[in-house]
Amino acid sequence: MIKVEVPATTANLGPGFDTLGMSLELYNEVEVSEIEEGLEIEVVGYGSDELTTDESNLIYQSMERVFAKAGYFPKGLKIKLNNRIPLARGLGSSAAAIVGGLVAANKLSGEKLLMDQLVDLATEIEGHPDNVAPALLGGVVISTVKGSKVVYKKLAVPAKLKTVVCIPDYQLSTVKAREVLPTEVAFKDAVFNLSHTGLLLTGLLTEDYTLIKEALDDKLHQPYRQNLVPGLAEILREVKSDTLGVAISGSGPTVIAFTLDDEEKIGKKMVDIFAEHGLDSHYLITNPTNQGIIILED
Ligand SMILES: Nc1ncnc2c1ncn2[C@@H]1O[C@H](COP(=O)(O)OP(=O)(O)OP(=O)(O)O)[C@@H](O)[C@H]1O
Ligand SMILES: N[C@@H](CCO)C(=O)O
Repeated sequence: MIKVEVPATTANLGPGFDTLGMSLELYNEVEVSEIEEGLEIEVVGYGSDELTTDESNLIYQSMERVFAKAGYFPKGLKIKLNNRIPLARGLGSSAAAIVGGLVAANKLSGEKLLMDQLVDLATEIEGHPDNVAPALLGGVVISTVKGSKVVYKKLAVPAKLKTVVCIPDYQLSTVKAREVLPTEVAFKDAVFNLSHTGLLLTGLLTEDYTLIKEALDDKLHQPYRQNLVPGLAEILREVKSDTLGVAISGSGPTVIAFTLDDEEKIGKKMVDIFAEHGLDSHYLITNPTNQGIIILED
C-alpha cells in the first residue's frame, strides 16, 4: 500500500499570476493498493457526495498517465481519498488530486519518473504550473512553461510569514474564473505586475516584510474577478492595513491574508465582510510550509 499526503496550495500570491505558488499546511491523503481486479474508489471528506468514483476520477486519470509512461499495468486498484482541501475554492484541490495520483502511481510502478518529469506532466494535466509545482515541492515556487517543459525554482518561506485563508461557502471553478480574464492587458498594468512580482520575490528572499507589504498587489486578474466574489473589493481594501497584504487565493473565491500576527482577528474580519455581502464563510489559520508531497509506504 502506498500513502501520499499532498498539501493545499495558494497560487498567484497577488501579482504572480500563473507564476507563483506556495504550499499550505493542509493535506489531502491518497492511499493506493493493488487488488486482483477492477477499480474501487472511496472518498472521505470534501467531495464525498460529488466526486466520481470510476475511471473519470481525476486522481485515477493522473495515475493512468504514469502507468502508460512506465509501462506498468496493475490488475486492479483500490484508492482511498481523505480530502481536507475544499473543492473549487482556490486552494489547489485539482493540483492536489493530480499530484497525489501521479506520485502514488510513480511509487507503485518503480519510481521511473523524476521530479522534473512529474512537474511537467502535472502541469500538462492542470494547464498551468503554479499550484502543482508547490504541491510537489513545498515552499514558494516560481515557475514558467517553455514548450512542454517547466522551468521552476523553489524558495524557502520566510520564517515569520503566517497566512489566514477565508473560504466562502460556494464553489468557483478555475475554468469559470479564467473566462472573465481579458485576452490583452494595458502595458502599464503589465509593468505594474512585473515590478510588484520582482519586489515580492526580493522581499521573500531577503525576509524583508516591509517590501512584501509594498509588493502584494495586482492588476492582471483580481480586478476582473471581483464580480465573481461578493465582498472581495472590500476585503482587499479594508483588511490590508491589518496585514502584510491580502489576495485572491488562486482563482478564488477564497481570500488569503499574509501577516506576522493577529491571525484570528484577521480571519474574523474577513468572515464579517463576506457576511455583510450575504456570504457564509469560515476562516482557517493554515500557515505556509516548506514541505511538499509526503510519501508514506506500508
Ligand atoms: N480529491 C479529488 N479527487 C478527484 N478530483 C478532484 C479532487 N479534488 C478536486 N478535484 C477535481 O478538481 C475540480 C476543482 O478544480 P478547480 O481547478 O476548479 O479548483 P481548485 O483546484 O480547488 O482551485 P484553484 O486551482 O483556484 O486553486 C473539482 O471539481 C474536481 O473535478
Ligand atoms: N493561476 C491560476 C490559479 C488557479 O488554478 C489562476 O489564477 O487562474
